[in-house]
Amino acid sequence: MNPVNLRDFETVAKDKLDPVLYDYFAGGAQDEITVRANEAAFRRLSLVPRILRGAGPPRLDLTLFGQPSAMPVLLAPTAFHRLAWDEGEVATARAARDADVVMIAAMLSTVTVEEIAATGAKLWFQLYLQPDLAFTESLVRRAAAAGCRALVVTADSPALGRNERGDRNGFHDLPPGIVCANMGGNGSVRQVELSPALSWRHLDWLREITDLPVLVKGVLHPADAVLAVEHGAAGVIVSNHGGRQLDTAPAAVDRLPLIAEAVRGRVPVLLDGGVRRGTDVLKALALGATAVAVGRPVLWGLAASGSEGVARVLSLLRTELANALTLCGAATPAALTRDQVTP
Ligand SMILES: Cc1cc2nc3c(=O)[nH]c(=O)nc-3n(C[C@H](O)[C@H](O)[C@H](O)COP(=O)(O)O)c2cc1C
Ligand SMILES: CCCCCCC(=O)C(=O)O
Repeated sequence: MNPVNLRDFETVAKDKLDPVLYDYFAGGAQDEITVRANEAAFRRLSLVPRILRGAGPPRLDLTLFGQPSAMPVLLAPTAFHRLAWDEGEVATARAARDADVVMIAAMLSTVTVEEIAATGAKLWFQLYLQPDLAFTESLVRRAAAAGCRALVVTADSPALGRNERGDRNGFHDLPPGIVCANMGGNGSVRQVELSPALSWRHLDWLREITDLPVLVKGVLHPADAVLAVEHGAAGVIVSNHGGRQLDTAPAAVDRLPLIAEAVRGRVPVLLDGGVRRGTDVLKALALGATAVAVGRPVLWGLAASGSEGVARVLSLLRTELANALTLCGAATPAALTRDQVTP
């Protein structure tokens, strides 16, 4: 099949991947209600075009924390890329570099952050704050030294969501030869600690030990968005972890207007979860997001054909986004208005 959209890439990837690994990537928590809700919520929203505005050709570029990006789309942090393609995150990063977009490198990458950075891609670094703060600090220093320009603290994971596909498949560990390359020791996933003891105090600590902008990922409640800003977050990412943590959590895009309103423009609001079309990107931008991030589609591109597949996923999304923007009568995402999205 010649994939012509992001959903086609899932079909291609599903054919290629070991079904256990496909389940790991595609799956979510428990009944996967939130996984489905993320995409369904975008489908329920309509875009209202404006006409005869003489908008001219679309411009998608923006600057985020001093980093120019060709479009308001980032690669969401996803773990374990070597499960999809032997070169792992290095292949993903090459495509991000060539598309001139930011890749949020996952702490649980299967090649080191230094190897990812050596591709020349624009990187941010995602952190699961480890209760061993000395270790966390060493990771932050490594990410900064490698050239990561922001930190993304995943705050929706005080424990791991209950993934029943993984339980059914008995998939609870990485296969031999694939490791959490940043973790030191034997690189086993079992040494990663998700801790319910983490609190805003840890965010304060993180801000003291680094000058990098810190974004909080996994915000669904407006009060938490306000707390994040009060604790010095440079941005918030509205996200339910692609439906992999708390099942029945609301769709990310449904929470976006509330959160954008609470943040009141003080910091950028990003969103991930269910973005599969250029029109989805536009809807999120019109509802107050500065940019969106995509998770699974990047993995499908990677599994389909490595760097080339990820490049194609990003290019399709860019083409769709430019087309949708023009059809909405806007030259830039900023020219879209809130009333152009309706339930
Ligand atoms: C296979 C997989 C692994 C993920 N690993 C991480 C991770 O290590 N850290 C993290 O913050 N989020 C992780 N996520 C969540 C993504 O960052 C993102 O929130 C989610 O994939 C967005 O939804 P989408 O897949 O519908 O685009 C992962 C998601 C998937 C599908
Ligand atoms: C105990 C470590 C689990 C990491 C899971 C990575 C992730 O965020 C995801 O699969 O989702």
